[in-house]
Amino acid sequence: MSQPSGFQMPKPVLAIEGLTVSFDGFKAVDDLNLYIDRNEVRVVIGPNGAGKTTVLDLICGKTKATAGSIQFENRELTKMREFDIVRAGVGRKFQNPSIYENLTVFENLEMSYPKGRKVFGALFFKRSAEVIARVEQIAAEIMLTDNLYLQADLLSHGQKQWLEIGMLLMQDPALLMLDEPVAGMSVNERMQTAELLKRISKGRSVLVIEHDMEFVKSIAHKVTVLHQGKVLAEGSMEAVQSNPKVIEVYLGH
Ligand SMILES: Nc1ncnc2c1ncn2[C@@H]1O[C@H](COP(=O)(O)OP(=O)(O)OP(=O)(O)O)[C@@H](O)[C@H]1O
Repeated sequence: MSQPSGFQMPKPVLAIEGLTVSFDGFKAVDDLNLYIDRNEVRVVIGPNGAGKTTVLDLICGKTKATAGSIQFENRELTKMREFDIVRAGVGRKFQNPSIYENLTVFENLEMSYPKGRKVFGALFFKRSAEVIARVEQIAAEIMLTDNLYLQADLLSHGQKQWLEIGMLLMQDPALLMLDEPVAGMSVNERMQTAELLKRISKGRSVLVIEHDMEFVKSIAHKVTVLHQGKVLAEGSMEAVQSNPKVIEVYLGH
């Protein structure tokens, strides 16, 4: 059915088209198309070596594409440097948290505020009401309000992961990418992380790589299955789980 005149589909926040990267002739990502909307939690799954991490590396500029385009809010990321991609609003969390263990939760968050204190700028830094309010707001979001003045090395593994998510949130990214965010977490922490990701997807896009199917089920609006650098299947968790091709290459193992 055609749309009424004047109706426009909302543009995806992230539009990846024909994305390809070759490492010595081996295509780790091969003519990939991927579209992610605002308010969406998308999970990318697939067997080891499918190209999942490489896709995140391409989006954040760590790896340069051989061909194709990555449009993020109308900007072409394949032509930008890593630092500028962060400034454009793309945040990425790696598997191991990179927090300052000897600083408090408050200081870690404060450090990540775009206009906040920098490691070597402490001497001239005046804590503004704006920074404090933002730190408190993010601490509540990541469930660390009661731990604000605790040194970060005393947090549990799960809390350290949340702190790093909070540090990314301080910069208010429009796209947040997370690589296996619940690895090593307790069941309880996994459930809380699922709620956290649902909360933070409001107003932004969240792209997650994950192997834990129970967790995927609890967060994904849509699942993309990668295999040999290409999209093997895409859709709801139910559709993907019952897809014979997906069972053959991934879920059946
Ligand atoms: N810099 C690189 N140089 C050469 N080959 C690479 C490079 N980065 C990735 N690859 C290869 O590309 C393929 C895809 O790797 P990638 O890490 O993206 O897979 P993945 O789906 O994230 O796997 P896993 O689930 O094991 O993390 C693998 O065969 C990997 O060896």
